[in-house]
Amino acid sequence: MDNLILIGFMGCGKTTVGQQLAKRLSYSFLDTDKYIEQKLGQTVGRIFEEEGEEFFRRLETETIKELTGKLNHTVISVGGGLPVRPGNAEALKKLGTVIYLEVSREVLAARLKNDTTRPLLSGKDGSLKMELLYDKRLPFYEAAADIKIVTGSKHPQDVVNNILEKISQ
Ligand SMILES: Nc1ncnc2c1ncn2[C@@H]1O[C@H](COP(=O)(O)OP(=O)(O)O)[C@@H](O)[C@H]1O
Ligand SMILES: O=C(O)C1=C[C@@H](OP(=O)(O)O)[C@@H](O)[C@H](O)C1
Ligand SMILES: [Mg+2]
Repeated sequence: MDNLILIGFMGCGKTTVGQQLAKRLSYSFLDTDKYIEQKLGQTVGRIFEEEGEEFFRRLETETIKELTGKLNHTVISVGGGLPVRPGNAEALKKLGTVIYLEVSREVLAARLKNDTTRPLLSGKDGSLKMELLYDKRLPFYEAAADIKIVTGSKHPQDVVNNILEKISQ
């Protein structure tokens, strides 16, 4: 199987680190947000706007089902909310080793303050929404993870090195 799955809060670096990790390992790379966007021909923002969050969550669950048993030597970066929905965390474990990229609220707030692509944080109360969601989700990430990487404000390549060290242990 040998798939690696990156989970964690929006902005923790799943997509950025995942791409670089895949390159280092000569693995394929798949991002569930991109997969869904390509399947529907619409951005995640547009899907939330037109169909609502619940519709997007169903697509995420469907995506894991579609991928199970089909991937090998692949780094999979998933959307930040995916491990929260009942059943998804268990399904991810069947897909490969689950790696949680932990990052503080402060680093995230700085990274995401001008972001316009994450519908759950849009609007004037973006930072408050982030704080509330962060606390709510933390236990789900902790429970879903096989491995936790404390990323702090490390450069993506250093996060990749940390992951490689941990999985070789
Ligand atoms: N380790 C890092 N250090 C600094 N900036 C980062 C790091 N990882 C990601 N970023 C930046 O933060 C933003 C969100 O990263 P992204 O990989 O899209 O996160 P995620 O997929 O977890 O939401 C991007 O602008 C990206 O360039
Ligand atoms: O945390 C979430 O609920 C979401 C995270 C996003 O992905 P990233 O974690 O890659 O930003 C994307 O799936 C969508 O905007 C919802
Ligand atoms: Mg991402």
